[in-house]
Amino acid sequence: MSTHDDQGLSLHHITVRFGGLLALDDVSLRVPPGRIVGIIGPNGAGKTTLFNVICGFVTPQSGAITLDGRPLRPRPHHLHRHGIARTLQGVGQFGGMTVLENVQVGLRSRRAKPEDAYEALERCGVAEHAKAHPAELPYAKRKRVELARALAAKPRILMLDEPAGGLDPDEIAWLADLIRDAGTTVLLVEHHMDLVMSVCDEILVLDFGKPIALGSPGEIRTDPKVAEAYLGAAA
Ligand SMILES: Nc1ncnc2c1ncn2[C@@H]1O[C@H](COP(=O)(O)OP(=O)(O)OP(=O)(O)O)[C@@H](O)[C@H]1O
Repeated sequence: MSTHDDQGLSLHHITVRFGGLLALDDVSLRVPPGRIVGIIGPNGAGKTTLFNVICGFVTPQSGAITLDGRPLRPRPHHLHRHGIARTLQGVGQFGGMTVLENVQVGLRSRRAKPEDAYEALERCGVAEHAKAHPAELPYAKRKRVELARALAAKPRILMLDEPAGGLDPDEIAWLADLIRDAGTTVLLVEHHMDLVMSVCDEILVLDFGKPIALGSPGEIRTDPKVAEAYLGAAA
């Protein structure tokens, strides 16, 4: 029986090794419905690997994932069945399709209707480009199309992988509003600290695969272990 406490996505003691490299070392995280949770850490800390575990691209050596208390054995092509959508680093769109068609690809969720694709483009401010091909658009617009593709499926969990990469401050401010108003659970991997600190309810900090801190933006900002991890990475 599931209880209020196990609603949402939970990672339990996830460990991933690539040969001799410990990419994730006993990582646990609870993501309750509606929360915006950031995952940060220096380069190589294991952030993308954690996303890949949730999406089923990487199988952990040990640990488990649960969704609303039930075991989740994720497979990349079945994520929509669980209401999970992910944007990719960069833009990753199909060149042979229009912007609208690219967004329709994200609509396999049972909860989504065909008109949701256009609505998601409108929400992301790129509906006027519906008939264009992604390659004709500037980078920032293509990133908006990528967000629309994920949002169109009306996911209950939206996973954003470095959405601010390559964007200017105005675009990042727009992105921050979109994330805050997403009305869904958000998992955010991002290097742009101001964005993470301004939108997240809770932040998990990884360093060399180990969880070194978990807390509110205020707690993370003043945590000496976090400062040390970033200073070490900069040295
Ligand atoms: N498929 C793989 N095979 C071998 N090693 C891998 C593989 N994927 C990731 N790694 C290694 O695992 C560690 C964690 O990598 P990961 O990409 O998850 O870090 P990250 O925190 O996302 O880094 P970045 O901020 O640079 O994107 C790194 O040392 C990386 O080289």
